[in-house]
Amino acid sequence: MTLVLASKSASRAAMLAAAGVAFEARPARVDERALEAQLGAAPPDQVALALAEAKALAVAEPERPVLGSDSLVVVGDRRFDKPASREEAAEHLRAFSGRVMHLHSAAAIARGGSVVWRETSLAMLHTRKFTEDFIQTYLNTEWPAVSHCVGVFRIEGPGVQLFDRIEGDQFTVLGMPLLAVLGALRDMGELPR
Ligand SMILES: Nc1nc2c(ncn2[C@H]2C[C@H](O)[C@@H](COP(=O)(O)OP(=O)(O)OP(=O)(O)O)O2)c(=O)[nH]1
Repeated sequence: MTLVLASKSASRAAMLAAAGVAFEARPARVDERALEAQLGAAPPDQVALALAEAKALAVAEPERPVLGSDSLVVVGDRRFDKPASREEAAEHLRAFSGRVMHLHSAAAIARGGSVVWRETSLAMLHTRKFTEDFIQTYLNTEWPAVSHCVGVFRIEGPGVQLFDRIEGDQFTVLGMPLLAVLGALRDMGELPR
């Protein structure tokens, strides 16, 4: 049965398409900020997982598997979502500068209205110390494209200039623990072994 991707994310759709997974994308109508507020001081991986599960459950689908996913960034004790403006993107970059970004990506699969599989993954991205000139020059080319990206970067583009070192798999950075998702789809008989 064709997988339903409960997401508007171009990055997540691109990962599944590149992996050769047949899917139908249907955005999940979830008030992420409200759910995050309810979760309060929960650990970031649990927040990302709760959001991924909410997205998977938000798409009504009686039979087909529904995949939801979420990514969030933590630096120090502050959590960051996607920037809402260029000014906020610059403020995020100033907060990231010289620090380690913990990027939590989570995924959940729902079937028949219940979550049947869930996974989280962590990537640690070591950022350089940015000059203000770099921040503005970077945003001159990358805004508004990075308004869709938690962490204010596209790693496959100029975003790579933000980092000295990256620990973790590339898919986690791009927005989803793809290797674990593919394993789950194989276990469900949705992909050949
Ligand atoms: N192209 C690209 N996108 C990235 C990168 N890092 C993060 N992202 C994107 C993936 C997700 O679309 C977004 C994370 O935000 P969310 O988890 O809230 O997902 P989003 O609202 O985009 O879509 P969704 O909630 O799944 O409908 O950031 C990157 O390096 N390259």
